Amino acid sequence: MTTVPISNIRNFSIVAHIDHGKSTLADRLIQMTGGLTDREMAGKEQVLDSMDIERERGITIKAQTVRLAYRAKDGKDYIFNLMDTPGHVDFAYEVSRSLAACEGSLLVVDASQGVEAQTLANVYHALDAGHEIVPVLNKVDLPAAEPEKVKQQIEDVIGIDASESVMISAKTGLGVPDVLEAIVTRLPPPKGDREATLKALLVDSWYDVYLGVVVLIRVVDGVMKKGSRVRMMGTGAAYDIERVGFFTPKMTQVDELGPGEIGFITAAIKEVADTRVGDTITDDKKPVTEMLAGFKPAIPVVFCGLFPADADDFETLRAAMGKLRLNDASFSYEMETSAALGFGFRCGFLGLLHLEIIQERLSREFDLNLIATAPSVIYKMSLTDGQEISIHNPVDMPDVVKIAEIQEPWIEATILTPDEYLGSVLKLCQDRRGSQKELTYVGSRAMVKYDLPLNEVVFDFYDRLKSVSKGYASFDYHLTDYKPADLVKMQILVNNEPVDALSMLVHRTRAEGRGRAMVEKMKDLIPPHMFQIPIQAAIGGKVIARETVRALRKDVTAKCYGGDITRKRKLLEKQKEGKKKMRQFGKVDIPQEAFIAALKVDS
Ligand SMILES: Nc1nc2c(ncn2[C@@H]2O[C@H](COP(=O)(O)OP(=O)(O)OP(=O)(O)O)[C@@H](O)[C@H]2O)c(=O)[nH]1
Repeated sequence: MTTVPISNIRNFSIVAHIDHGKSTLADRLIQMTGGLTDREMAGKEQVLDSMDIERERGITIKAQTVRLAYRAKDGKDYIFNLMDTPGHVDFAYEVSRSLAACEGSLLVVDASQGVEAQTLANVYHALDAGHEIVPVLNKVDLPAAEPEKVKQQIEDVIGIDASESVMISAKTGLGVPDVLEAIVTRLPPPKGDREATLKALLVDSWYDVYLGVVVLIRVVDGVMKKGSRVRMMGTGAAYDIERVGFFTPKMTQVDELGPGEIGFITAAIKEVADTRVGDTITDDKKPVTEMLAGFKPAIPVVFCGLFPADADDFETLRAAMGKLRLNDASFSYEMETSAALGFGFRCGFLGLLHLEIIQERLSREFDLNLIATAPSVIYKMSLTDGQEISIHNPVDMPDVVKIAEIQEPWIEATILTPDEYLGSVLKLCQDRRGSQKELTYVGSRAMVKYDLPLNEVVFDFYDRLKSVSKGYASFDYHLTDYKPADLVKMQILVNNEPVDALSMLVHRTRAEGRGRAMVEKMKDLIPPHMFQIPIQAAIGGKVIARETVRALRKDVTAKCYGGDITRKRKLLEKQKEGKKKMRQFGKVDIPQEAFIAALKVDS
């Protein structure tokens, strides 16, 4: 690949709401600049989404970068570095990280859908990063496309000039050449000094089975050379650079990367955890004095316990978690024991989607059957003895008499919905203790801002929102602050024994409803035993809801009249099989589904 002067480099991201066509456009750009042959593209839907789950769910998780070579209409050769960014709210920190390495963004908006919650969130991130923005209206091939209306929306809501939006169909390829030209003519080149000391931004890092830890960098000043010795300023560690290169998306090695360039390096770095995203990489012998502005670290906000359904799988689970963590530093876990569920892990996630993805990968890639406990957020507690503590596991909650005050995290949510579902959306927010801040209109869609307790959102808010709006509402949120809350610890007692895995902190006013729903669900799912089993929801010593599983003697062989012994044995075997999926708790067997179902109730 040719080298070009810095004025012919363009570094950009594509920002969009989920499903507006970011990955499809990225693939088109790769294809049209010859990054991959048609044969390589075929059968490879969405080259940038590298993980299976990303592909299946159609969402981009890990930011990836490709270098494209483009000869523009002015006859000059350009290098494009395209950074793909995740579209989901849980991964907002990865978006801002990628944006810091670029000078411009293509803002992709589905011309049949218009501006959505994450269109706004992401474009604001891009504006914050000082980006030049080129609006691109996608899916103009659809009969429902209304590009003129959407242009107006972009101007009204985002406040940027949309008169020269590029109209495209990423699917058919229509208009995509205009996007390539717009990148050249409307986005600025990077700035940097080749003669200065090396200064590079550590954008991302991941583990590769063949290469070990791969570090994605953006060179700001100086030159990153193969064989040189560099220092990571944040961690203080020094390394000899083994490989330098970029992805086209195929890996291509070069001797050096100059200012303005984006690419990867490898060195004898053992673990992803040894690298700090946002760190400044410099010359080990003559380091620069000032570090680059880093990024906000990704902090887990949602926690839950994950336990193997079969206790024998604990070691497999431990190994699997270690593997996932190699490539996902934002996922954290520590060992936990539960009286009901045995050995497992308490895990931290960036959000609910992140939780679902990890859970799914564990079951799919590692063939693990898991039980997840109720998701929880981080609560701050002031104790009567003056101590301040943070807890994210209801099991750790101190005795109520020792607690002076509990505070819970709040978010500001932005929801866009077609008018006809507005009533249901407002009701949902209101039911979740929300307080409305703003209600405006974006074209024919209503945009509401709500303050909501995160605790109410982690349960099933997103699912509910999708269901009350038939999938049309979009949602984005960010954490705002902590506020005092009247929270209580609710326990579920089975046969008079508390089941720790089902404990949760709930708002006092919502405890009874949730408790009732949980015991009702459990009653239907716990099979009758030879004795009667009370199932209760309780706060402290006070029972707030109760159901009873009737006693029954379940003799599966009764029908066999003592005749055929092999048949009898078969039935007993079958019953034993069924038992394996149960958790013995005291004298009671609780089936796995009961745990899952109990936590899924919506009150
Ligand atoms: N009709 C039509 N469909 C398109 C067009 N571009 C993309 N799509 C379809 O829209 C869906 C979403 O496209 P993606 O490229 O996966 O969307 P994305 O924005 O990358 O989504 P995330 O990776 O989840 O952020 C896919 O089914 C595409 O085939 C287009 O121009 N016209």
